[in-house]
Amino acid sequence: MTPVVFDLDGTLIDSLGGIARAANALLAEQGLAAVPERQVAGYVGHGEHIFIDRLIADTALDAGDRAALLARFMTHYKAASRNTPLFPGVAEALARLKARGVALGLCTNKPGGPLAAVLDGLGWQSMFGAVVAGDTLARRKPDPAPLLHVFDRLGGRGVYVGDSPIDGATAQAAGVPFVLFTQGIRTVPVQDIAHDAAFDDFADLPGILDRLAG
Ligand SMILES: O=C(O)COP(=O)(O)O
Ligand SMILES: [Mg+2]
Repeated sequence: MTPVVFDLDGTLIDSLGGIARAANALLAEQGLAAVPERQVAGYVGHGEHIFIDRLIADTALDAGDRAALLARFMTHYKAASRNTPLFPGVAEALARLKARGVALGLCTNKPGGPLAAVLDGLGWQSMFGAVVAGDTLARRKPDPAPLLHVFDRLGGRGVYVGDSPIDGATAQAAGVPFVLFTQGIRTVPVQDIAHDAAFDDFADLPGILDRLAG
């Protein structure tokens, strides 16, 4: 069975609302107005450093306080991560794949702190055979190193499932097929993201993986 590795934010978990709440809690603390969720979507994907830089660039947050602002944001982010909902059908799809003996992995740019809060909240401490967070290795997506590391730990290359152009570029750099979930934190059109297959309902994923495995 070919291993399957998943992205997390916008792929398995519907986390944009919680991430936006964390950003807006930071802004409120600084006496600043909230930013809309669709704007926050444009900050997500490259990890917490790019996130805070984009938030500072778009608001009156003081760039001179960057380190302290990032630390505060991470505190809000971790708190907001504890009750993150799954997208519909995710639990069933993962259970079906597991029942077939498919090795499952996770490769996300989400930092380890909020990631642990999400996994604990979902009772997913042993759902994946290998997990790499954004700050686990020296390099992060779209560098292929984290994804290749997860496949190595799972014992073989397989398919990457994600929601963003970063995920597509990572799969391409790693030389593995990419399956795009179209209902995630996507800010560019589906046709602008190179993919081998796309789906909008997790019930369809096991069949797609069967077809890709040929
Ligand atoms: O936290 C981020 O910036 C993105 O996380 P993801 O890689 O799970 O989509
Ligand atoms: Mg994602």
